[in-house]
This record gives sequence, structure tokens and C-alpha cells, in this order.
Amino acid sequence: MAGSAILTADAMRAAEQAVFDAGVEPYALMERAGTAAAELIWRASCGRDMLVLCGPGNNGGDGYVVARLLAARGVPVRVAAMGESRTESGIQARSLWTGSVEALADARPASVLVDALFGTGLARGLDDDVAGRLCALAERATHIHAIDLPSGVATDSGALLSPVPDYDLCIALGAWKPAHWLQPAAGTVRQAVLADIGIACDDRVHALMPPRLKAPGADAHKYRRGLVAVVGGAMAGAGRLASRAAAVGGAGYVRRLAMEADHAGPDAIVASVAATPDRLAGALDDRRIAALLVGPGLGRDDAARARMGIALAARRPLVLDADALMLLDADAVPPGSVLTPHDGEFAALFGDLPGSKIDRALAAARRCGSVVVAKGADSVIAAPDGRAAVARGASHWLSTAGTGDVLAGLVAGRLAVTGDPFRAACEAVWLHGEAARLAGAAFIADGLIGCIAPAIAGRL
Ligand SMILES: NC(=O)C1=CN([C@@H]2O[C@H](COP(=O)(O)OP(=O)(O)OC[C@H]3O[C@@H](n4cnc5c(N)ncnc54)[C@H](OP(=O)(O)O)[C@@H]3O)[C@@H](O)[C@H]2O)[C@@H](O)CC1
Ligand SMILES: Nc1ncnc2c1ncn2[C@@H]1O[C@H](COP(=O)(O)OP(=O)(O)O)[C@@H](O)[C@H]1O
Ligand SMILES: [K+]
Repeated sequence: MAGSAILTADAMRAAEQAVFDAGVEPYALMERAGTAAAELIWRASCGRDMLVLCGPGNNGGDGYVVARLLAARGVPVRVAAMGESRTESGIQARSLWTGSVEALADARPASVLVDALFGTGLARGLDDDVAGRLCALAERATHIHAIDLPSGVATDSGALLSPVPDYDLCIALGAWKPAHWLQPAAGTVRQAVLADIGIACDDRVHALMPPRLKAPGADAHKYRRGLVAVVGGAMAGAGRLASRAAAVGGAGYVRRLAMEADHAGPDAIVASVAATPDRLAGALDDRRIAALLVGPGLGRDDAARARMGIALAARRPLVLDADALMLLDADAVPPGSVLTPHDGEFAALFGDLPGSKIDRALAAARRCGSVVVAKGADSVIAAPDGRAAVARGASHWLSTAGTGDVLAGLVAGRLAVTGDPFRAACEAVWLHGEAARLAGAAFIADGLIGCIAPAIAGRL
């Protein structure tokens, strides 16, 4: 997973320190960072006039390196600073900049604005006058670039601590930070690029990467590919959406255990009426069930609670979604399951946990010994062993009823295929996002299912 690690500010500082301990001079690392950033900004700005805003720390130091290197290439660059440089490397970078330095308060706008005010050292929101100046200069620029992070975002949580303009490009130095992936900070940047500056990173928390999938082999048959059972409930449509997603998602066989007979297709999905506790328990007494999905359209009444109890008692690998998450207690979740809560379901199940969305998902996963997919415009897939993958950039057209049922079905389908809850959840979230991208604008959940097959085909 090289190149996809997501590090908090503290972890980044530790990773940088390891580089210094190995004999690299701190200023040499800043030169690497500034050189990488200058190259990307050079490509994006085509020689237009540029204003670099430099802060008092090492982020500002990177800004002075960028300004020097681009001026040497003939770019008309000006620098505006927020006070004197305060770090050793920053002071050195400042001393090598031979141009003038304007005060931030008086700086004139330019076509290209480079924000090197604050990075991982931001401790609080920008003062009103600084944030106001940043936003006003951004308003007048045609290209806005952030060095490492947009100034004003909290590195670890992705919260906005003060007003933040919209950026065209953010150059993450050395490793991704949570703010590049978590909302709302991630939403302030149109394109984020990672610049490798030779820092080794622990990638237990990482960006969700496209999966490598395998087509069925010569020895495949429907049970070997995986049997998924979907426990239907009061709202039959949700179970149907999930069943279809499980089937196209890779399961060899999908059984929908409905409350009442309906003949809505597709015919490849075996629907049977399992309305009574005995019928449901009987249908679930099958060791070949490789993934059992409970929750979409289940309902929240006594009958739903009873159906969920029977499903849990079947002791098959579980995917729990929607109403199941509202009926269950976190301590009653069978370890080894996959849970797919949206924010409301997450809060109902786990309460008000502290920290970033990544911290909260990891704490929830540890608590119930299961994989937790904390959904939303940023989705965090967390495992109880401390691994987490973060997805961003999914189409906001996904904010339509039933897309969560599709995701739950996809997770069940991939779980039946792989037998690995974390891998299955990662593959499903990626395929769901890719299907949405392929679906384009204004789709509904039924249409999303039609784009899962091409999403899979693209990863074989
Ligand atoms: N380590 C390295 O060698 C490398 C690091 N790299 C770069 O360094 C960046 C991190 O640098 P950094 O740690 O110096 O923090 P940075 O974000 O520049 O700001 C800290 C300064 O701002 C101040 N301050 C904070 N909040 C404030 C506020 N709201 N309003 C006003 N002031 C505020 C704070 O002082 P305070 O007032 O909190 O005492 C402090 O003086 C990182 O993102 C990357 O770009 C790369 O070059 C690779 C090599
Ligand atoms: N604004 C958004 N941008 C990207 N993805 C989103 C957005 N809103 C919701 N989603 C995704 O759509 C799905 C919605 O799931 P959920 O809220 O459970 O809906 P439902 O219960 O109606 O099926 C989740 O996979 C979520 O990550
Ligand atoms: K910055």
C-alpha cells in the first residue's frame, strides 16, 4: 500500500524525525518538499504571475523555497509574509529568498496564489484579519494552490477552524493527512496530489486504493463462489436492492428470505417466503451460507427484532446494516461481522465517541470486534486490529434512498467471495463509488446496480 499512508500531525512529525535521525539535515528535507511542490505548481500555472503567502513555521519555509525555485525559472513571483520565520529551516529558506517580502495585510493579488501560511502546525483557527486576507486574495486569483494543507483546516480531523477558500490543487508533502480525506476539509480541494519526499510511513491507516479482483476460475461453481442469504423484512424493496447488488457483486447464489411472496425479479435470485420464525431458522440452517445480510428493510418492531435474533443465532458471517444497527446493542454484535452505519446509525450504536471520523470508526471496530464502515461523503472502513481505509470523492449523487442497501448487498457479495471482512468492505466501498462515477448524474439506486458489473470489469 506504498504511497497511500494517512498520517496525523504527530505521526508525521515522528516520521520526519526518523529521517533526521538517519542523518538527513532538516533543511535538506525542506528543500525536497519545496522542490516537489514547485515542480507541481510550475506545471499547473504556466508561468502566470504568482503570489506566495508564507507563514512563520516550516510551511512558510516551504513557500520561500517554492518562490525561489520558480523565480529562477522566470516566473514573476512575489512573496507576502505573516511575520518573521521562527523555525531554523524556515529562517534558512527565508535567507535564500533574495526578492522583497510584502506584508500580508498590503499584498496585491496575483493570478496564481500559493498558500504556504500553515500546515500541520496549525494550532487554532486563523485570526479574522488573516483569514479575511487569504479569502480575499483567493477570490482574485484564477489558480489557488495549497502547500501541504489549506490554511485553516485541522490536520487530524478535517474540521474547518476558520474560513477556508476553495483550492484547485493541494500538494500533500511526504504523506496524506486525515484532512486530505475527511470532510469538510477534503471538500475545499478540487485535486489533491501526494509529493514523495522520501519519508517512510506506517500505512495501517491508508487511502482506499482500487482493488485487484479475480474472475471465477475453471473450478468455480455457484456455491464455491459464495452463497449469500438476505433476511427480508417489512420493506421488501430494500432487501431486493441488496440481493441484486450481492448477486452482481460476485456471489454465486443469492437467496432472499422474504416476509411475503412477491414476483419482482430478477429470476436468478431465489426468493422464498420465510415469514415465521421456524421457516426463517430452517432456511438459515445451511452451512453453505457464506454471508448473511440483515437490516435493509427489516423494520424495527417485535417481529423485526425476532428475525434479527434468529439471524444472529444462525452463526454465519454477518453483514449488519440499517434497522439491524438500530435494534442491536454494540456489545451484542457477533465479533467478525461487518457493520455499515451512516452517521445516525453510528451514533445510535456507539454514542458520541471522541476524535476524528477515523478515530471514531477505529474505536467502534475495536469495541465490537468487527469491521465498521462509517459511511458518508467520506467513508472510513475500520478493522478491530487498527487498520483503516478512507474513501473520498464518491459522487454526491449517492445521497439518494437505497444506495446504502446497494452497498450492504455489495459487502455481502464480496464477503461471500473473499471470506475476509475487511477486504470485502474495502472492495465493496470502492466498487460502490466507481459504480456511482460510471452512473453519472441523477441516478437512483436501481440504476447504480447496473453499473457494478462495469466497475468490476475495470478491476479484473
Ligand atoms: N519538519 C520538517 O522539517 C518539514 C516540514 N515540512 C513543512 O512544515 C509544515 C509544518 O511546519 P510547522 O510544524 O513549523 O508548522 P506550520 O504549519 O508551519 O505552523 C506553525 C507555526 O504557526 C504558528 N501558529 C499555529 N497556528 C496559528 C494560527 N492560527 N495563527 C497564527 N500562528 C499560528 C505556530 O506558533 P504558535 O503560535 O502555535 O506557537 C508556529 O509558529 C508542514 O505542513 C510542511 O509544510 C516540510 O517542509 C518537510 C520538512
Ligand atoms: N454526499 C454524499 N457523497 C458521497 N456519498 C454519499 C453521500 N451521501 C451518501 N453517500 C453514500 O450513499 C450511501 C447512503 O447510504 P444510507 O444513508 O444508508 O442510505 P439508504 O439507507 O437510503 O440506503 C452510503 O454508501 C454513503 O456513503
Ligand atoms: K498551507
